[in-house]
Amino acid sequence: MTTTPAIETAGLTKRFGDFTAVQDVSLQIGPGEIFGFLGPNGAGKSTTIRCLLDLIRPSEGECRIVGLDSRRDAVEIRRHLGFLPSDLALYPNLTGRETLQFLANLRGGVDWAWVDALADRFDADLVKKVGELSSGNRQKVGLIQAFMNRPEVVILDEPITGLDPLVQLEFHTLMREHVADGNTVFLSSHTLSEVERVADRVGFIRRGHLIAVERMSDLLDKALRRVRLEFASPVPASAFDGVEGVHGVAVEGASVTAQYEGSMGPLLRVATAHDVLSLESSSVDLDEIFLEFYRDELTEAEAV
Ligand SMILES: Nc1ncnc2c1ncn2[C@@H]1O[C@H](COP(=O)(O)OP(=O)(O)OP(=O)(O)O)[C@@H](O)[C@H]1O
Repeated sequence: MTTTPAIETAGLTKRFGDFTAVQDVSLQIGPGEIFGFLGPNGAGKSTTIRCLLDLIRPSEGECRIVGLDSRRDAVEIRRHLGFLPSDLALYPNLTGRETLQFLANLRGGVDWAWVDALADRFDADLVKKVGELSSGNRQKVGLIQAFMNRPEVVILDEPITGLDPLVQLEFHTLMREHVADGNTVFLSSHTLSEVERVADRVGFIRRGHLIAVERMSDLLDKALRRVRLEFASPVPASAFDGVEGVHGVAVEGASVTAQYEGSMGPLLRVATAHDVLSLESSSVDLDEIFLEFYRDELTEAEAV
C-alpha cells in the first residue's frame, strides 16, 4: 500500500524573467513528518512555498498538497492547510482575538477552546491591538492562526524568528503533538541548529537546487563531535594516529583535544590504555554541517 504524500513537488521550476529562482525541485514529504527546509538567503525557500500555496505559478512542474493539485484544487487545499508567511501582515487596529476571529470566519470549523488553549500555551496577548504588540508577540498570533483549524499540513516560513527560548520550546512540543496525530509540518529556516530538535528530515536548497535531503538522525551520526581528555601524565598526539574517525588531535600538557565522527569506541580504546582522569564530549556542531553544504557559496560571496 502506498501513502499519498502530504506535500509533493515534481520537477518544480520557477523563473522570474531570465533568472531561475527554483530549478527542478522534487520533494516528497509524508504524513506524520516534520520537514526542515534549509537554505541561505535567496536560496529559493519562499519561492517554493509560494508555488505550493499557489500564490505564484510554477514555470514548470507540479505541486501537490495531500494529493490535491496546488493550482487546480487551490480552494479545496485551503481547508487542509495552515500557513505562516515570513512577512506576516496583520491589521494593526484589530486585537489578537479579533484577528483570529476574522481568519476563523474565513476558514470555518475553528474550535475556540483549542484557540484559547494555544494562546495560553504561548502566553499570547490577544487583548492588545496587533499594531501595539512586540514582534515576538505578533509572531505568536501568527502561529496560533496557522494551527487553529488543526490542519493536516502546516507550512511555516521562518517561524522561529523573534520567539524567546521558552516559547520556542512550547512551539516544538506543539509541532510534535501535531505530527503525532498524522499531520505534517514544513518548516523553512536559515540554519540547521534552529530545526535540529524537531525535524525528522531536512532538505537543503542552494541557488534554487535541492542539493540534499537527509534524515536528522543520519546527520547527527555524521556530525563531528569534540572531545577533551585529561590524563594523569602527557600522552603524545601520535598515540591517536590512524584511529578510526579521529581528527585534529592537539596536545597541551596532559590534556588532549580531538574531533571524532561516528562511534567514540576507537578513541576510547586508545585513551583508556593510558590513565584517564576526565573526559568531556561537547555537543554536535550542526552549524558546521550546514556550512559544509554552503561553503563554496560563502567562499564565492567573500571573494566578490
Ligand atoms: N517576484 C520576484 N521577481 C524576481 N526575482 C524574485 C522574485 N521573488 C524572488 N525572487 C528571487 O528569487 C530568489 C529566491 O528568493 P526566495 O525569496 O525564494 O529566497 P529564500 O530562500 O526564501 O530567501 P530568504 O531566506 O532570504 O527569505 C532570490 O534571488 C530572489 O531575489
